[in-house]
Amino acid sequence: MFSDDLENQTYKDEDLADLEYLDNRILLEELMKRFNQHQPYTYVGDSLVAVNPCMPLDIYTEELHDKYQNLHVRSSEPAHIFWVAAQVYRNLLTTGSSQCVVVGGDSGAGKTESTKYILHHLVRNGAASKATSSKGREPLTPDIVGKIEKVNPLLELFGNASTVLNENSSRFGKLVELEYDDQGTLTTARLECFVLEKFRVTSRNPVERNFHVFYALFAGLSEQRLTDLGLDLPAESYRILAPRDQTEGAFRSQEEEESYKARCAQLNSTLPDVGFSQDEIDSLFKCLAAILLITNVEFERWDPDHDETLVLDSEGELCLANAVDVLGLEDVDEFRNSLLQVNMEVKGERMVRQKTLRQARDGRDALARELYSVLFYGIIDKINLNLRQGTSHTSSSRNPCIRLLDISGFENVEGHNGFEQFVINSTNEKLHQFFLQHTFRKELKEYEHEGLPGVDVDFTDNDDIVHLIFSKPEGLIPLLEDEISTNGSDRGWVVKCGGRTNPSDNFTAIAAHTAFKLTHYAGQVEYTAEGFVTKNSDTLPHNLREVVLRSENTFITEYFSMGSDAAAALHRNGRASMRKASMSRRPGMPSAFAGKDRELAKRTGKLTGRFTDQYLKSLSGMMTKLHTATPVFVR
Ligand SMILES: Nc1ncnc2c1ncn2[C@@H]1O[C@H](COP(=O)(O)OP(=O)(O)OP(=O)(O)O)[C@@H](O)[C@H]1O
Repeated sequence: MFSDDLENQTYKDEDLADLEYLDNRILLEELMKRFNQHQPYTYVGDSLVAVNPCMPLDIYTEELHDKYQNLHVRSSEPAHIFWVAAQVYRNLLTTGSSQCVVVGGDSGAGKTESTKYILHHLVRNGAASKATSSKGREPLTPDIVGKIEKVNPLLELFGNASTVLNENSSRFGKLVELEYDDQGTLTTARLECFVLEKFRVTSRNPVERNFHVFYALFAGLSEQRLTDLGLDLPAESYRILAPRDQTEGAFRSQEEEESYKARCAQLNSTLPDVGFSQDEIDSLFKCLAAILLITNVEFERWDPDHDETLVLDSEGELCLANAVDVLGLEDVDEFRNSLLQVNMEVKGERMVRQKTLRQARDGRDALARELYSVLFYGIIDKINLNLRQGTSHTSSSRNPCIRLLDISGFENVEGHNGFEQFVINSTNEKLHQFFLQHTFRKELKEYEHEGLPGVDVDFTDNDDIVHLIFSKPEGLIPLLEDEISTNGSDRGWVVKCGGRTNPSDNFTAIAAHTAFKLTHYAGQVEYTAEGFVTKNSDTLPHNLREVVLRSENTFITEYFSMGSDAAAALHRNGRASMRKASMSRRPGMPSAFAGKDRELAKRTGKLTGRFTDQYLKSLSGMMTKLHTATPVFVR
């Protein structure tokens, strides 16, 4: 099975770059051989290739952490992810400049697991350094290490879901920033999260699941607690948790239910440890309940034969009443009206129009998505505040740091690639370009520098596809923004993409312009264009926002008023000003103050209502951070 090419070649130092000749086939054969020997790691030059071992391995012990931390000659031990972590930490100390580890690969490749091992090593080193630090050093918050380690399970509950490719797939991007002093002591940590796949809350590939936390709620909370939250029905009766086969329950097995029960218990014990007050914990559960209740509201015609006017069906009325209760609102009628009606101003006159069935459903689902996004980014913000507490860190302090990046992996799900996959895969293209620039181009430059121009380093760059997706004004994303601003359609956008003045072989319109193919670095993907325009311009109807703003729920008073885009940007910039503004609004005083918050968010450019706007900003912020650090790649 293994080729002669490889058998006739030898490599030392656990580094495939030592081979005289290396191509994809040889690489794959060697990785397979090592996988069968339970050796998931292989060096290729400065990068580490990590193959998912698909089984627990006993190679992550505390002793091995120490061994690799003290290892100075890489080749004297088997290739390991701990070497990468140890090396990055050493580089930070010796150079005094920021480092980053970029973990890339397809969905299910093991990126999140790799990131966890690296993080554990880095946090451990930072704490160990403290133990040996001399007197008078800046003190490390005693529990910062414990806090960081506790954050991951929390993030996975809210940001991960079971997909066809991975039972625990990250549906968001995550950048962890660890800041150290010049002695190598960890002084603070920060989390940034990007591009949460919020559409999963209300629609998903039928064989996939919603975010883990919803299942954990039903598996782990007592019946009484669920009733208090207005959740009287079994999990599978809530629309957003219903399995494809309606005869099945929400849990696939007893074992799965038990595992969710354990995760719920962990959630309950972790939240106070990472800084959540009891009021915030209650508010968080209430928001989750509200999402389940609101999305269970269904509409019907008042008189199917003669009247288009919509009303709520009887179960919908019950859910609405419970949602009003958990959100701490007072007026059921007002909430119902905001679901059924649109308030408009025509020539200075206020008018009320009945929504169509589609508009009513869209508004309801937009509200659920907005609530979930706000909750998610609010949680990250609270975690960051808590990580910073007691440290001397300020937003302007700039010690060198180590950044760890773990984003959703490349996806190609046959027959189900839509807007979400397009966003994930486009981000992966950018990261792949960054990887190529740093490895191959850097190598070519080094050859040139050494007076060896024209050395043959054969690689295929992905500049064309990156250009095709992002370039202004004719890239796929700018054209999509154009299409939205002219109230266009999914099909209209595909037609425009096909007619770009710079046609590209990487793009092919198919199925009468209702779908298209893109040739990515990782292979060709067929996308359905349905929903690209609506998902990108997903906005919450104003009157629904206004009604929900009357809630006294902590998460809503603190984050909802500024919108999920602003909440998402909150932990990246301008927290102080945003926070001040949102605190100036007393609960129960929504309109004027909400408007003020909104204005503030607008002025700071954070509230756009257009997904790609926020996406491009966060992507550019992420790339800037990567470019200002020395990268190491785990693939
Ligand atoms: N080093 C490892 N040891 C044991 N199991 C692993 C390891 N790496 C990955 N796995 C297994 O593979 C699963 C998928 O890994 P992981 O969630 O890290 O993938 P991912 O690349 O982050 O995927 P996605 O992009 O979908 O989030 C894990 O839940 C775990 O069961």
